[in-house]
Amino acid sequence: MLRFSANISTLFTALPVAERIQAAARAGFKAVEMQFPYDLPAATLREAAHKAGVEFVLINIPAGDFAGGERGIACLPGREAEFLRGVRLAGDYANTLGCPRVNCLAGNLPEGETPEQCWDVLVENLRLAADMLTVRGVQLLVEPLNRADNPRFILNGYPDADALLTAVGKDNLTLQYDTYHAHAGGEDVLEGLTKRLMRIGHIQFSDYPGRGAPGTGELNFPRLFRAIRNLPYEGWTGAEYLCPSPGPGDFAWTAAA
Ligand SMILES: O=C(O)C(=O)CO
Repeated sequence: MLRFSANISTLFTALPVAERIQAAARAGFKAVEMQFPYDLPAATLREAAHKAGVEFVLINIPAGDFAGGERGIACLPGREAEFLRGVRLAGDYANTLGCPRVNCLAGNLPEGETPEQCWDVLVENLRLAADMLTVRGVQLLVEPLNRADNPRFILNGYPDADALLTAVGKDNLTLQYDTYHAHAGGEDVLEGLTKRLMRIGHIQFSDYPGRGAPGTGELNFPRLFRAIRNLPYEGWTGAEYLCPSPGPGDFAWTAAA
């Protein structure tokens, strides 16, 4: 099934958040996602989504000092209590918003720590997070970022993410499949998505290179969208590309879907 959501952390960002939700609805989206909703009360966001007639389908767990370069704290020794506080906060927001899933950014390997130790911290943190979110009816996701953009991120490519899901061993932990990161990591996007489909909880897309709209790079989105439409996938497909002020013609790619 092919259902598009608008990531309002990358789309409509010239607007205040509540207006981004309205703008996404006017552009025809029935769902929105947001990387870090925590600057606004969850009730405010819920009211804005209800007024616009859209639903929240994905948010991230707090990821440390994101502006300062951190890409999650789930793998960081000594930050476990902070991580679990973030899981509780994300669970609270997800429940208030009626959002069915949250994504966890795994973190960058710190200088002076061994990958093995960070991996063990990540596995244990995700086991705890999966259990905490299961009782709330919220699905947990994880995604690798690509090495070129994020050279120290602990998950390099979807094979690492596959291994992580196996190590964590929780049915509530699924993959966030991002076309940009997958292609940047050298994966055939359609092949990678198809073979992992049963473990994918959410799809995000942007073109490569540049993380722009479909058609600005080298990915074949009409082929990809046709495939997602025909695959047994019940999730959402999130537009996570950089476009602060979309104009009327900027969503023409939905017609190619
Ligand atoms: O950087 C990305 O691709 C993300 O999805 C972060 O939320």
